[in-house]
Amino acid sequence: MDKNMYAIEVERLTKIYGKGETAVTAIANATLQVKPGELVAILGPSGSGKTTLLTCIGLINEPTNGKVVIDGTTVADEGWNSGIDLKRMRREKLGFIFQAHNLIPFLTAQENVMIALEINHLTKSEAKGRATELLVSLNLGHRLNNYPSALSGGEAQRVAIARALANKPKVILADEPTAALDTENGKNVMTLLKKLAVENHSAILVVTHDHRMVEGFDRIFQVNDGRITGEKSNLEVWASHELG
Ligand SMILES: Nc1ncnc2c1ncn2[C@@H]1O[C@H](COP(=O)(O)OP(=O)(O)OP(=O)(O)O)[C@@H](O)[C@H]1O
Repeated sequence: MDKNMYAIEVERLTKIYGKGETAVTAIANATLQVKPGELVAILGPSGSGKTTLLTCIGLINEPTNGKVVIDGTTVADEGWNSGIDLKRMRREKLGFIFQAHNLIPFLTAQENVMIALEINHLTKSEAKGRATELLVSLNLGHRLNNYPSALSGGEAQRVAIARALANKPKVILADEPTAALDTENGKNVMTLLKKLAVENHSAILVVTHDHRMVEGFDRIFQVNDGRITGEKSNLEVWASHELG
């Protein structure tokens, strides 16, 4: 099998917080793969380990056991791979979308996107051009100079998405990107993520317990009690939620 066939490969990943009697196994033996261009959900109840899984894949939480491969590079194999520059991998390969309030409050919408580009060595004027182009494509051309406090929830979330995508990452990780939004704005965010997966050929992994959004995903992994208990179609998830 071509080792670059997947953008994300997770093999028997386990994360245990703490030691001894107080140890908590947040993720146990999780295996999943995401291909470029796929929009995939991790669905599960509160405390089931979704965020832990996402942050281990996002190189911000060291797995206790198991393997994580990003875009063909093994970043963790029984702990971090010591030969890898994790910071650089994060910056160059990954885009994170957290809740909208992760925007920097004293920077405008445009500056919030520019900063991600400048960190990756674009000049100020290159960064300004690309940030403007991205924000205009997200229907935020009229909000370039607004600070986060003057944006609606949906607008701020789109700025956070623009920032996450600025460097065209191979892998995009999103933690509850629609939870704080009304259904219409949530659906807009899903449409946008789908478009990006297809156009940028990015692999997008979204942690959610928002059943309203299931129809937008290509695949859904169900997590319960730290274990991936199955892969479901969006119809199955919708039916089990709506029909009990
Ligand atoms: N830093 C930590 N130290 C110790 N235990 C933790 C830590 N982070 C998470 N946990 C525990 O690990 C388990 C999984 O937590 P996690 O946040 O990954 O779940 P989640 O499914 O994302 O939950 P939620 O939907 O509520 O955000 C929980 O029992 C939690 O209490």
